[in-house]
Amino acid sequence: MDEFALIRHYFSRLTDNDASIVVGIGDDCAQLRVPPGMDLVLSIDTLVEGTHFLPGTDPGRIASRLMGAAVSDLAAMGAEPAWFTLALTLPSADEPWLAAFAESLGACARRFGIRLVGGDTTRGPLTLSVQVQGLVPAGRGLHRGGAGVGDLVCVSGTLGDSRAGLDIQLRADIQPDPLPATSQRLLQRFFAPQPRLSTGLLIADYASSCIDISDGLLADLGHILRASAVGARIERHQLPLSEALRAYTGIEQARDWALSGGEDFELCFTVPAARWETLAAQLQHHDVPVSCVGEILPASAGLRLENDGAAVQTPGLDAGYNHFAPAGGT
Ligand SMILES: Nc1ncnc2c1ncn2[C@@H]1O[C@H](COP(=O)(O)OP(=O)(O)O)[C@@H](O)[C@H]1O
Ligand SMILES: Cc1ncc(C[n+]2csc(CCOP(=O)(O)OP(=O)(O)O)c2C)c(N)n1
Ligand SMILES: [Mg+2]
Repeated sequence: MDEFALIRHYFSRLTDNDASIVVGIGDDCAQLRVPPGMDLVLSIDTLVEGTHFLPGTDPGRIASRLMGAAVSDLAAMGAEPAWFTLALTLPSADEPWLAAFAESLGACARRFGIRLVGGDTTRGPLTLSVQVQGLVPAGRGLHRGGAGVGDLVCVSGTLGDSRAGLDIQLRADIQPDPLPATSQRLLQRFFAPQPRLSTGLLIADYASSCIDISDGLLADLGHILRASAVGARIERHQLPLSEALRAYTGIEQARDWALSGGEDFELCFTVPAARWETLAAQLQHHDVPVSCVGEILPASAGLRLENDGAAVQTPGLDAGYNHFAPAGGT
């Protein structure tokens, strides 16, 4: 199957026609209509075999990990998903692989309400990029730079599960067979991140800053602190942990993974204390749990990790996953 037949067969048909798509797949560019009164937000994410997933990973799982992570950046901006483009670098045109990948990609796209409008296909080591585009009311959106002293630090969902899902894969040879349901859930958390789109929209009128957690809570909160020129304290005991994570590993390891495991694709956001009560009332009817895990402090405090109010560590703003860390990534 040649390059253009591949695009036509697996990808052109994933997209449905929509009035906002003036020109979709098949021309030099996609041409898209941004509604009046809205701003376009966009972001790109790449997955590389060996860096983001192990060789031999199921193609459907690669697609859900790719889409979940990419759309999560839209959630973190309080944006509504609109369109995406897909860049594929494939070692070969493996049809069963492509069929499974495209089916899962299409299912995620429908679930997240985002339409494929173009891409690029090349031969080479397995690498996949998704560029997402979304809409926010003009001049609005959630940013990293607005946290103020006294704001609460909140997170959606539970943290650390995805790191456990990676651990299960890295130690595949010592896992019980069949894998317990709790471990299956942790693998799902790694392979099928759920972008917190509805949470992002709900908090958009309340939060002073927001980021999605890809490199780990400490690392990503560090980006908020730097952009906002503030510090923070995080309460280790308050970290939201799933039953599945606690069943898989000890509580202290679970907390370490919640702090710096990464790839949670949950939202970390700050809320001015005066707005919290109103937001908390709204969150009671929301289907994603939200936990308060700390407080914004003056910049001089740095990032403090506490256990029941006692400082246990000042991890620094650079803790977490880094592709070019001196030791080759933590
Ligand atoms: N090669 C690059 N060229 C320009 N901007 C980049 C590049 N790589 C990353 N960025 C920008 O740097 C910021 C941080 O990137 P990253 O940590 O990857 O964000 P995220 O965790 O949201 O994917 C983002 O605004 C991103 O757009
Ligand atoms: C085989 C394998 N080893 C290690 C990891 C862990 N890991 C890889 S990248 C990453 C951080 C998130 O990826 P990145 O490309 O930095 O996402 P972004 O911050 O751009 O959203 C983590 C924790 C993994 N997912 N798979
Ligand atoms: Mg990135």
